[in-house]
Amino acid sequence: MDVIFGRNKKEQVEPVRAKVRGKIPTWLQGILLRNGPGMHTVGETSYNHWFDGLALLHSFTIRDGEVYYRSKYLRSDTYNANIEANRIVVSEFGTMAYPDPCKNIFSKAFSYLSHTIPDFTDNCLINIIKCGRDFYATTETNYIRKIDPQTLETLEKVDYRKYVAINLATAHPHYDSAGNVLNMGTSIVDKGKTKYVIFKIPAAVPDRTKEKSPLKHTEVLCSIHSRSLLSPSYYHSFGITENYIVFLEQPFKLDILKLATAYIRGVNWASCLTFHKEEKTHIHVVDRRTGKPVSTKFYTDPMVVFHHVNAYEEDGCLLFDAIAYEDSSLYQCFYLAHLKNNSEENSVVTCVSALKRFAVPLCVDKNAEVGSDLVKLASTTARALKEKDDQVYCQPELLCEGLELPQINYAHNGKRYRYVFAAEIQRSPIPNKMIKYDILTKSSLKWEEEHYWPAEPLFVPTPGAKDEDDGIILSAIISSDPQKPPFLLVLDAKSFTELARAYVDVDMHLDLHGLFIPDADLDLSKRAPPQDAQDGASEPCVASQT
Ligand SMILES: CC1=C(/C=C/C(C)=C/C=C/C(C)=C/C=O)C(C)(C)CCC1
Ligand SMILES: [Fe+2]
Repeated sequence: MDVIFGRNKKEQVEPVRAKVRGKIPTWLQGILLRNGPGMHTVGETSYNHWFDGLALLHSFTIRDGEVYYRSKYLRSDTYNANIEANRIVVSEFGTMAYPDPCKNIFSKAFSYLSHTIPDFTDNCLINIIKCGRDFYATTETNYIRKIDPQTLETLEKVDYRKYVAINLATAHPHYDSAGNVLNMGTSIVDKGKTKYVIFKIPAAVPDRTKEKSPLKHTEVLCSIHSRSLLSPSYYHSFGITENYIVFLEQPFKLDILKLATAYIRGVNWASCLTFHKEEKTHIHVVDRRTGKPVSTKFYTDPMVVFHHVNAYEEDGCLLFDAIAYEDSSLYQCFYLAHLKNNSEENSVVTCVSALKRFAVPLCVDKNAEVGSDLVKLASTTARALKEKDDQVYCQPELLCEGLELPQINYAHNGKRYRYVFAAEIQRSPIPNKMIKYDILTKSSLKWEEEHYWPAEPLFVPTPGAKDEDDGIILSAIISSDPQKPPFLLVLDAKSFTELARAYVDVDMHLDLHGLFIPDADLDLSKRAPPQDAQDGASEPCVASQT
């Protein structure tokens, strides 16, 4: 695993032409732009957790059947400060950083103590989001970094707090049909309140306003009071349907007092997250039209969800699919020490991921009998049991185990859908297969190749597609065998069979999330890469693979 996780990856600043085998559909023109941790040590210091690594952006520019690869570290303030000091000087999720020992540690401690919430990192390593015609690298703090999607240059540092009162925000926003960004964040102990804030950043600004930045037109759709002032829920994503937003206030909580004193206690922020297995998961449903939460109190068993898959409305019910865990141990799995000594053979995942479907009745009959199941849908065995005092206990249907990094045909986001594309994690938390799961038939198609590790599969629809799975799947596949170069894999999404692969003999990292930018969304006046890009891959001896 070390080859995948522990080693720093070199950036490939100049585009290299990949060695394409097979045929890339001619309609596929654009840039697959992805983000993930690429540098795990600085000087003599090392990060503890995979989610701490310095953000390494990489892109596959796909044009006329050719693929050009490039990668570049995000030049965040964190990156610059670390490189300048040649040591880790900014704290991350799993690593608390201390100033140079000879400097007065207490002055720094005092600055930490002087406000409850530390000034967080801008090491935006998790995802890439599209805001209007701009692209940003994101993590889960209040900072996002604007980037040039073609050159991978780092541009402005943006602080959400200037536009909306939040201290944290997810790296997984949604987009509505007009391209507006819908995201969620947590406002911690602001004016004595801790709230979950759902906000919208418009795709386009009204043309007569002088304020050109969409961020300046951010508006709050809804705020939900946290059940606890000092330990709000941690969440990584949320769901939306045509008319609703679904938010899980799960008992995986961020202890703010621990967070505020972590620095002087010498612990990391991850240790301020605690799973309370004796507490419920509260399901909040907010009407997008009014910004008002529905009044019924829905809840389900304690669980930890990172990735929502999709949600939609059917016959007065809100159905949502999410990948749920029995506890928070997945985050423990990604400590680098744990990953390194977990060789390919004997690693065991303590927590199994379960794709579960929940059904939430949108209009609850107050006179319904206590104990009765309010879900009357033939399409799912999920239940919603009426309890006294206006509570409804939701019991999910288990669809499939072992999926993570789920993706769908986003044109079906918020609507009834059938296919989930995901990475499959079995014995180890590292994906070794890709899977297409058919919710209707409960069957799946898989892709795997020995010594190769797929990243999140991204679905790109065929122009003018009729069927939900008319399109292709893109995934950056890295290898744990130095003789086997990494490649961009292009699968036909219907048959889940390989159309092409583009080998790039570079030091590629396993990425987390990203997006595909069709040429139409790019300012091609700055067309990259130059046609004279150097060749980047000698095709491996494929005899053994044919
Ligand atoms: C720095 C920092 C955080 C970072 C969290 C991160 C980096 C989470 C990454 C999660 C991923 C990558 C999940 C993948 O499915 C917190 C805990 C929000 C709050 C304290 C400051
Ligand atoms: Fe994620």
